[in-house]
Amino acid sequence: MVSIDVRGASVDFPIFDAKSRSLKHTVLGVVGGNVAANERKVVVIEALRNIDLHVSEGDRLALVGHNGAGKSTLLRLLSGIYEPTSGQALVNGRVAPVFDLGVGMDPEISGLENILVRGLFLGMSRKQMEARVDDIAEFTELGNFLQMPLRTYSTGMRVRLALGVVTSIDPEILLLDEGIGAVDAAFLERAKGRLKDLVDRAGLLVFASHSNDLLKQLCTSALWMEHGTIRQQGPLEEVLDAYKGREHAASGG
Ligand SMILES: Nc1ncnc2c1ncn2[C@@H]1O[C@H](COP(=O)(O)OP(=O)(O)OP(=O)(O)O)[C@@H](O)[C@H]1O
Repeated sequence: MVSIDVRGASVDFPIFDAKSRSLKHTVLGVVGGNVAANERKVVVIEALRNIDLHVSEGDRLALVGHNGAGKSTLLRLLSGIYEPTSGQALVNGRVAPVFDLGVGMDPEISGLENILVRGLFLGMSRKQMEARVDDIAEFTELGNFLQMPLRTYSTGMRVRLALGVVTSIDPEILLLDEGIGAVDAAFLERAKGRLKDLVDRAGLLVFASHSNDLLKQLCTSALWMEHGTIRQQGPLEEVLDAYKGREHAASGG
């Protein structure tokens, strides 16, 4: 059974070149984490504070919240990129982190070779990727360009390639950051079916996004984050409504 268990986890980023003296005059901004000084008087950004979270097999959890609320930091904590400053994050299962579509791509090798490399990076075996390469190639519609080095591709062409690979994997735990929503609308429409199949195959999904449309298509529950803490957790619609109401009030609308 795949699962995620986060207990009292905090993540601080020490900022060694910030002046702690001037902090006395700092107030909590609307966006961002909390800025404080630790016991050694080093200024830190408290990106996550005392997070308790349990996610079980079958859960499709949306992460929502203002800019700098801590969504990406939480995803990076779950993927093992960040260690908690205190508390713990126990992750049981093979994690596929899909944060930046371009990560793990090599500009000097061909599109086809990149399909293989990116698949390995996401936890697939060479054999599995070789079996999928034709399907991915067809989806990208890149034709002969797949033989060309990646550096010759336009941004949109790179996104096609990356989305083709990402949607072909079999993840146990799928961690998605919103970048995936930031692609050309017509192609995203084509990719949505594949994205939905990918999420169906995954044992567990955590998806950080500002796009309610995408969240509604892929998630069933939600976690609303605010300044590094959990503001509300529950069924997707309920949390999105509460979050929307709050944003509306904050903008004076
Ligand atoms: N590498 C880093 N070094 C220092 N501070 C960081 C770093 N990464 C994130 N932060 C800070 O941690 C806080 C949480 O950032 P995070 O990227 O997790 O927010 P987010 O909810 O994903 O925001 P957004 O919706 O804008 O992407 C912010 O205050 C940010 O300034």
